[in-house]
Amino acid sequence: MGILEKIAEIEREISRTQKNKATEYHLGLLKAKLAKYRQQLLEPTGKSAGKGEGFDVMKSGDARVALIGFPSVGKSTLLSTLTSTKSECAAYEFTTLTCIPGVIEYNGAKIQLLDLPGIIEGAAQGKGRGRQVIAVARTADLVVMMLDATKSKIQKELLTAELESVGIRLNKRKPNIYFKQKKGGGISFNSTLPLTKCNEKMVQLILHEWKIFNAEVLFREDCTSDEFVDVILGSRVYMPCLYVYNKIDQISIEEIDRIAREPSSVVVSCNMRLNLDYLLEMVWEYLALVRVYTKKRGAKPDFEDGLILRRGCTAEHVCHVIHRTMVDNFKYGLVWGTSVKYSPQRIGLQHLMNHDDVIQVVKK
Ligand SMILES: Nc1nc2c(ncn2[C@@H]2O[C@H](COP(=O)(O)OP(=O)(O)OP(=O)(O)O)[C@@H](O)[C@H]2O)c(=O)[nH]1
Ligand SMILES: [K+]
Ligand SMILES: [Mg+2]
Repeated sequence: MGILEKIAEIEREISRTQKNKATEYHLGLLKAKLAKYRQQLLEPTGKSAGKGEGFDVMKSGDARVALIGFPSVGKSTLLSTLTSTKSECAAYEFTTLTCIPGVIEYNGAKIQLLDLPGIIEGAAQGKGRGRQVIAVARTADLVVMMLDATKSKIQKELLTAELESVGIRLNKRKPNIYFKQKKGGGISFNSTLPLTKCNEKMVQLILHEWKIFNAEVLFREDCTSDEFVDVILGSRVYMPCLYVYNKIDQISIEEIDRIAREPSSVVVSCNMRLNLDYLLEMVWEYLALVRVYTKKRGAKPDFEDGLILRRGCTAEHVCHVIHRTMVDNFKYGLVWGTSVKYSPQRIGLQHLMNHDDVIQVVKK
């Protein structure tokens, strides 16, 4: 039996099995098996590794955003509106057949926006160009899932399931579980808090499924067995995602209002250019980018050329971007902006920088 049939069979069995206390272990194991086969499907070994069938688009700029959605939701219209690149838009499905990069300039940053072919249910199993699209999504810093506001809610769930099945986790944190394979000693299982969704027996069963008989497992969070499987596999990608509902020119104000209140959602109309400024603000926010200006002693800050960094960056990170010897020569910094109480304030290398701060480095 091929992997695809095995997957289909397990999926059938899962849907046949009632969810209750008695079937808990059986279901957990089935899902672990499913994850194992899907993993094999994603990482074919040997010659069948499908070389050169991906979309080879060079990464460029400060961050990469991938546009994922069903056909004809308006992905290409968005790219053509926000960037100077034109990607063909049309009323028929699968207008876009390859990966088309454009550049958004925002807050002095260059954000690469990738227009991609529409994906359909079963994409992860290789339907349409699904596998290639998903491969590109894995390389992005942010997924913009574009949805048609006039269509049913189920599109979002279907797409999320497609991405989940290939190991992409949207707007989720990595499970806080310590896992280490050992040479001997059996399986040692511990948790730092009472567990309500998973237990030692489940963990044992799952590990046996992977033929792991010696390991240390420590749950630091009340995780599910699915999350534990994610940790064993290790190849999961945790990515921020914005749900962008397009074509709001076609629905009622009440509907728009309802959708706009959903978490991580933005409502737009690409054709009518509605709410695109807010979309850019949210993209910036979700990419967690920060712009920092530098200033030389006695001179005005260089507002023409900000440095683009990630949220949580320190003065040390800024120094690294300016010059590789800067950190060694760093005596202290002077910072103007929202990260300090007084402007300017003397700061050290570990100082956390905020968006639009100005920094002057005083050398030894
Ligand atoms: N009413 C309305 N139609 C829109 C809007 N944005 C795009 N469209 C229309 O939707 C259709 C599909 O747009 P595309 O940009 O080609 O969609 P796509 O997602 O790139 O489609 P594929 O490349 O085929 O996957 C076109 O007829 C657009 O004119 C919008 O804001 N409102
Ligand atoms: K289209
Ligand atoms: Mg398109």
